[in-house]
Amino acid sequence: MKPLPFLNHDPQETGPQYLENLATGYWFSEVLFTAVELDVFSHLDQAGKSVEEIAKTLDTDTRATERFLQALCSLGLLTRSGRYYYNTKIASDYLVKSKENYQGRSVLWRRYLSAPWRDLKSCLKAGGRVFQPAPEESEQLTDRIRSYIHAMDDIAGVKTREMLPVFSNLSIKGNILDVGAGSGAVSAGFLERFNETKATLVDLPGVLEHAAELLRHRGLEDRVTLLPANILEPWPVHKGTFDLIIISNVLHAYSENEAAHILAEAGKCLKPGGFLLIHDFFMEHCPEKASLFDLNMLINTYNGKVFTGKWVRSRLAGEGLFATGLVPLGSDTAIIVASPEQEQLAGLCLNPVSLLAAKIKDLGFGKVCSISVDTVHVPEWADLRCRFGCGEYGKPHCPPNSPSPARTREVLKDYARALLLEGEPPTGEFQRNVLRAEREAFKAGFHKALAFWAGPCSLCEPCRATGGICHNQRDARPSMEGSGIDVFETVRRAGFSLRTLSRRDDYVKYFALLLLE
Ligand SMILES: C[S@@+](CC[C@H](N)C(=O)[O-])C[C@H]1O[C@@H](n2cnc3c(N)ncnc32)[C@H](O)[C@@H]1O
Repeated sequence: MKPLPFLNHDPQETGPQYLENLATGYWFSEVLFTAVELDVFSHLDQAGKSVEEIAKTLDTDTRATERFLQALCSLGLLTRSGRYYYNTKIASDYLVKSKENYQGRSVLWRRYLSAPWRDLKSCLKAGGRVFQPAPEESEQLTDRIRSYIHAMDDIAGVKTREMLPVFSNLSIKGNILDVGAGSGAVSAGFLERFNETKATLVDLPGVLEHAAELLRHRGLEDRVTLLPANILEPWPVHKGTFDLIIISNVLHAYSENEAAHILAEAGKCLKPGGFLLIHDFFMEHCPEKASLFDLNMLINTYNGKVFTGKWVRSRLAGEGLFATGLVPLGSDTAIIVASPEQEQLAGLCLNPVSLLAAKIKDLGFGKVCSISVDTVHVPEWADLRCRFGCGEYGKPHCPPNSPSPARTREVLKDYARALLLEGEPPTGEFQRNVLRAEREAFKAGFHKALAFWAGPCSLCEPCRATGGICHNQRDARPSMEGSGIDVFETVRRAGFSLRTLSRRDDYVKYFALLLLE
């Protein structure tokens, strides 16, 4: 997932404008919250409306409303044609109440959680949550739980559609255990996909009432058992009897010890060939969002935190389970799937390129992006910049000893997919990391893996080549630019940014291309 434009803290691009954008980030949220609260988008779904019609429907001031609609247009949620305003696709798909993927309740839940953020400084001093919800009448409490569960339902429905393809080669049968099931939307997705399954949903009693209502609505009530229980205590279910255990967006509410207890109980409840599916925020995936979500837990829970995938995997190993690496979803969360039997994991449908990209990012690259090889631009002029303008010309892995533009173009025809890796100096360290990435790719089964890095080879300092012959042929690689690739144009096409340097202290970025398959 690409970072949001206003989260661009690329040192080549930013300055005080970045700080201004961070400082006004809440403007974006407030416009969205208000539009969802007023239900602007449902009113506009059937037909476009003029500002006068909208203001009349919303019972708002016409001139103020016009300014508000203008802001919604600038955020890409509305569009205007003449006098009329219309929903854009994203608003129509996700912010109209009658639509299957409606996200408005989760948007408003985010607003509910925003007030305690003002306590962040106090939380830092206290080392944890300071917000104490006002005492509630039982009706208010029921309404709040209902809003929470409906918000979880909005999110989980979308996330489940991202998770299910991982299981698409399997025919799961038998018993599902959904731990901290919330609305039951994740189980519902699996029940609908795998006909020969039944699910036990474990959650707190007040929550399960609402889950029951939603599951009835989906026609799944006969395949579901609701089990009120506290998952921090021993689980009141038979050990070794579940084919699939789901722990979705639950671990982040707890401390290490509590999360370890939950994972240990799950391990005991799995059948020998069963699967444990963990879905959550993880620090390695979308780190900006994960670390802010972690603060959200500091502020809004007693001891919740976002874990690293590494920690979760090490706990699973401690329970005798084999686990996949972190499998990033297309959005801000990721999954880990575990099983007592390693062979079972081979049946999962994991996208090998995104798994590899996650692993390579862990080696220390700033960004790793999967690209189509068509994105790589090889013009005629690029290697002339090496011939005329670089003191390293003639080194063993620089022009004319590196692939010519024509050869590079031919080689690229053998590939369809590559990874673009962004890093920084020192050059030798970057290049060694690129080699590690190439080795990871080879180990992951990409037998054609071949890297082009940045700059003249700096592996051996000083270079040990004699008579123009390199004695480290095993590790030395050509650079992108030395092989005729226009690095600037290629990385721009891939959605990255790269500027020419104008001052000695400008921030330097390096890019490498790792051809995969
Ligand atoms: C963020 S929601 C996630 C719900 C659902 N798994 C999903 O992905 O949409 C966390 C759920 O865990 C439940 N939960 C948290 N702590 C629990 C506990 N100690 N015992 C039982 N349920 C718990 C909450 O009530 C809530 O429904």
